[in-house]
Amino acid sequence: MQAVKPYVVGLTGGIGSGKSAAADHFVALGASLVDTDRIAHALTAPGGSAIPAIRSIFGAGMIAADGSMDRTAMRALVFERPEARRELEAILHPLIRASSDRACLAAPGPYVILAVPLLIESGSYRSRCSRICVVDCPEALQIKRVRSRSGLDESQIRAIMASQATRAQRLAAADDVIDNSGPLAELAPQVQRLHLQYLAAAAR
Ligand SMILES: CC(C)(COP(=O)(O)OP(=O)(O)OC[C@H]1O[C@@H](n2cnc3c(N)ncnc32)[C@H](O)[C@@H]1O)[C@@H](O)C(=O)NCCC(=O)NCCS
Ligand SMILES: Nc1ncnc2c1ncn2[C@@H]1O[C@H](COP(=O)(O)OP(=O)(O)OP(=O)(O)O)[C@@H](O)[C@H]1O
Repeated sequence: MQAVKPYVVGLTGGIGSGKSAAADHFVALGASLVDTDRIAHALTAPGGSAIPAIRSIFGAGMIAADGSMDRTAMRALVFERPEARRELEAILHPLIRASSDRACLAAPGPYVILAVPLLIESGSYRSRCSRICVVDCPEALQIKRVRSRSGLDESQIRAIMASQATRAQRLAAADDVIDNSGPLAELAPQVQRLHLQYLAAAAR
């Protein structure tokens, strides 16, 4: 028997825009979450299925003592050298897509939030989504929030942002926008309103 195609909402936004914070609210309301950042982390954890290819392409120097990908070294490499980023993406993206497709089909909730940082950049995710929801805030706030979360400096954060779609490109592709330029408390009512809209659309 063929699985019923789920109603999938692609949730995206630039680094530090608040995707995880928004996704947490959707999950609290009963949506299923498929998070491609989490899938990417699992693929590159000790014993992860991307590790042999990463070792073969990038060398043992990119593998940490516990057998995981050395994230700090890889981050420094790929956001400095676009061709290295494309090599890493060529290993990871097909695996992430296959895993996220399976997870969407198996998701138990009334609809699926598919959180993908690179949704606008990658045509293949856009075509899988019934709707695109963008979490938006000014770039200066993205930098401030990532700095206080991770300790990355401003130039590192800017290098990551430069490899992503611009704020204007994301907003142009959005069906729905969550404005995360205010305090965290302002996320919940926006998510609640969209949740009702997605429940109704999924039931049609
Ligand atoms: C470069 C890596 C090692 C940095 O690891 P780190 O722990 O610092 O970041 P993490 O994986 O938690 O991602 C944090 C954020 O970085 C940004 N980011 C990650 N990968 C990319 C990329 N290829 N291009 C642009 N931005 C990216 C996203 O905003 C993401 O939400 C890691 O992000 C990675 O393996 N990236 C390749 C896989 C990928 O493209 N993931 C995005 C999910 S589809
Ligand atoms: N409205 C807000 N006010 C203050 N801090 C916030 C707000 N929204 C998110 N944050 C904080 O900013 C940081 C980034 O938010 P979050 O992790 O949700 O973003 P993200 O888009 O998932 O990031 P990434 O792209 O790195 O995965 C977190 O520490 C989060 O707690």
